[in-house]
Amino acid sequence: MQAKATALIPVDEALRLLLDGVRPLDAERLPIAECGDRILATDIRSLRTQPPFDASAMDGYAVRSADVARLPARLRVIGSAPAGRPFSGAVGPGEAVRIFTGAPMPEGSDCVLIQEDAASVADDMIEAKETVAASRHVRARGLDFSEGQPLLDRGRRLDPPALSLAASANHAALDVVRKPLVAIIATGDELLPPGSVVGPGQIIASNGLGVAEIVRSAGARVLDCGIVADDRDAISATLDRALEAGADLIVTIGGASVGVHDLVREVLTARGGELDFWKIAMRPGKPLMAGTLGGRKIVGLPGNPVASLVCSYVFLKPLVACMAGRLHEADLRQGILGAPVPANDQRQDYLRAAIRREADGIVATPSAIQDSSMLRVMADSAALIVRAPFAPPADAGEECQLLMLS
Ligand SMILES: Nc1nc2c(c(=O)[nH]1)N[C@H]1C(S)=C(S)[C@@H](COP(=O)(O)OP(=O)(O)OC[C@H]3O[C@@H](n4cnc5c(N)ncnc54)[C@H](O)[C@@H]3O)O[C@H]1N2
Ligand code: MOO
Repeated sequence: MQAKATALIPVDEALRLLLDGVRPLDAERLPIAECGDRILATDIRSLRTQPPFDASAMDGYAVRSADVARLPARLRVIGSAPAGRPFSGAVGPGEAVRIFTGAPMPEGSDCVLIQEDAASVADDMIEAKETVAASRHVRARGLDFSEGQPLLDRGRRLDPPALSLAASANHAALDVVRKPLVAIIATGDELLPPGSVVGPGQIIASNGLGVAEIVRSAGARVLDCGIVADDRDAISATLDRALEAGADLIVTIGGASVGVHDLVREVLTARGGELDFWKIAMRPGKPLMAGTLGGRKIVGLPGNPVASLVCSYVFLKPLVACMAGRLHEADLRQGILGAPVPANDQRQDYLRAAIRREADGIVATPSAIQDSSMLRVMADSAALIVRAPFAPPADAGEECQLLMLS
């Protein structure tokens, strides 16, 4: 297949093409203890009623409200009801049962006299120091939820409260959206893993680590396919390895541009893959490509370190989030320029910027050098100033759009 178009594509258009038709992956059933932070694939209902009985909300005495409506009131203690061991008898007039938080209210009682308001006057006698109204300190059966009640909707992230609620409703396992497996392949003869002895012309492969973290933050599992030489057969074999491992998305890094060693696109198309787009009107990140191979999505990130990170924030994060069933909204905010910026050309610019929060807003100061190889500048930037194509020059103090990084 040939590229459908090689003209520079606007960022929004490329994002639309990339996300078109992408749906959350299929479901997998997992023990509830492994479901934290996963996305529910089905609606769930309660399998039980909570609390399953009228329960005491306090430590004290289960009594009849009529007996403690007027003071003084003396009551005979006829037994005890700790949580988990219900009192089997009934509370009659003038009687009380020692009760603890969470225990079922004994038959006949309708309120709890808290122990702070009871004085012991004999071995089995208490005196109420306060009156108590009916239902006081009693949690009615089903106060929280009832059996069969809808509890959580499909698409809900199993955050800590949702997870505890599902457990309380007696679900031992849940159907959750499968995590996309993202294979990451770094290409380049010059690359060595961190910690290597670096020879002439060689550098350390750094991009894959940052890209992996970005896709993980969007809900992916990562398959690190390591470093592959600028060699058609080696790239092709690694793509096979990723496909065989069941990758839902393959991400290549480097080799996306026009050089004779930039082979990813060539290998993809030679293998019958489909190239959906290549070359975006953005800086950094122009040579980004996307397509499909063997029914899986493939995204080719540009090799320049900042370009591969910016493209991951702008494109991979929403793509992976969509596959993982997660809501994704870019954290776009309005900021104030901390320094002037020149007129922009046809590429949407993502300027690395340090930010400072002031009374009138977030002040973003772009780095004086914006070279797409500079990771140190990127690491010092909490936001990217997004400059639309052909934006006119702007002065310090003017408004700007910020893409917050995290
Ligand atoms: N004649 C042209 N040359 C270039 C163009 C162009 O349009 N015409 N585009 C430039 C742009 S923009 C970018 S971005 C780069 C991207 O090119 P590639 O995707 O082919 O990347 P490489 O050439 O493989 O590498 C570029 C640069 O990045 C380093 N690199 C690559 N992978 C990694 C990695 N995993 N970790 C760290 N660093 C990596 C590599 O050593 C190079 O220094 O092309 C421009 N050229
Ligand atoms: O746009 Mo490249 O992506 O200059 O680094």
